[in-house]
Amino acid sequence: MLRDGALQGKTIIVTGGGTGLGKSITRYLLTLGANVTICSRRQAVIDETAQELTTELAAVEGVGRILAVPCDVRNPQEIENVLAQTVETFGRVDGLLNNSAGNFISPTERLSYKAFDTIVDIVLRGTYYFTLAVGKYWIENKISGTVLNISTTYATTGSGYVVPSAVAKGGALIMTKSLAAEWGKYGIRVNAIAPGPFPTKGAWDRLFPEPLASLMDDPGSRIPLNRVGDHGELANLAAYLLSDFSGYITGESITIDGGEVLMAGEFSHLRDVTDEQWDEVSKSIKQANRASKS
Ligand SMILES: CCCCCCCCC/C=C/C(=O)SCCNC(=O)CCNC(=O)[C@H](O)C(C)(C)COP(=O)(O)OP(=O)(O)OC[C@H]1O[C@@H](n2cnc3c(N)ncnc32)[C@H](O)[C@@H]1OP(=O)(O)O
Ligand SMILES: NC(=O)C1=CN([C@@H]2O[C@H](COP(=O)(O)OP(=O)(O)OC[C@H]3O[C@@H](n4cnc5c(N)ncnc54)[C@H](OP(=O)(O)O)[C@@H]3O)[C@@H](O)[C@H]2O)C=CC1
Repeated sequence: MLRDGALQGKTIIVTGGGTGLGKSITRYLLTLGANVTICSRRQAVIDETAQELTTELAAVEGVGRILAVPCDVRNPQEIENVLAQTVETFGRVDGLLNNSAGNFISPTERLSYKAFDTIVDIVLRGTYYFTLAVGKYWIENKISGTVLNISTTYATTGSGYVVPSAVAKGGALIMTKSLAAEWGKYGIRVNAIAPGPFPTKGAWDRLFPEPLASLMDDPGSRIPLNRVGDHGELANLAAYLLSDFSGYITGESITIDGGEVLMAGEFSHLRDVTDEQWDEVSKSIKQANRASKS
């Protein structure tokens, strides 16, 4: 979507950049010329992704460089190390994409205290730790940086069976708005993206496993646009929000879900009613109208 070189000279840290959506966004940021540091717990995974993307994009003119640094986002020292290594390698940091997450589907009453903590710690604590580290660095160095948090649509609606994730994503969303208000004076922008379903192994293994997958409808079938999301569509939006082209947008969460959340509308689920059935419905209502007038 953005023109070639749109992110030239920018350095962006992508948490969870070794897999899934983080990897797809990283690919696009590199293509647009940004240098990218990817980090997550599994060193072998981020190293392999860095190698793969370097080889895949070698022929792209103006492509950025990629650095892989292991990090558990629950650990402030490891976060500080990612920041230090990024500055040492690329000279500065301009953007932070908080994309790392943990999640699994479960009735809440089946969760141990530790299970609940694990999700909240990765998603909420990880997001505010990383944002705090990078925000302090930006304020100290007078850099107008940009934070982008990967949220979910249920951060605002809530959702059963993923309650720790909903609690944590909800907290991260209110941090997005709160910090946008507070750090605007430093030129720092803070935004979020709320994606609907975008197939990834990490999400599907934990949210759509068997036998649930056989019991549930295809995730695309309950979406007005009748399909799940494409990674490129999300990458476009992320690159825009991390770029200077979105310079006047802050504190915003942008939904990209093919209209899925709108299905909460009282009658939105009636899309399978046929024309013939609507004729019958219309006749029936008109008959009732006439009866009420007589
Ligand atoms: C419709 C289509 C989609 C559509 C999708 C639409 C929107 C989705 C929105 C959001 C999507 C996402 O976030 S998708 C992101 C998915 N990706 C990930 O989750 C990647 C990272 N995940 C992980 O590493 C693991 O899954 C996770 C458990 C979170 C963390 O691993 P750890 O090694 O740190 O933790 P563990 O020691 O294994 O587990 C910690 C505790 O959690 C418990 N635990 C682990 N799994 C459990 C389970 N299934 N049920 C109960 N409890 C469980 C363990 O027993 C432990 O508790 P004790 O027994 O008490 O010790
Ligand atoms: N796929 C979808 O439909 C949707 C996804 N999302 C969000 O998109 C983002 C990406 O998810 P997706 O790509 O689907 O799933 P993935 O499982 O592929 O991505 C999650 C990433 O987080 C990393 N991670 C997990 N725990 C930690 C930790 N403690 N420290 C550092 N990194 C960690 C994982 O790497 P490692 O294991 O190496 O640490 C992994 O790379 C998440 O924020 C998710 O909530 C939101 C809505 C819908």
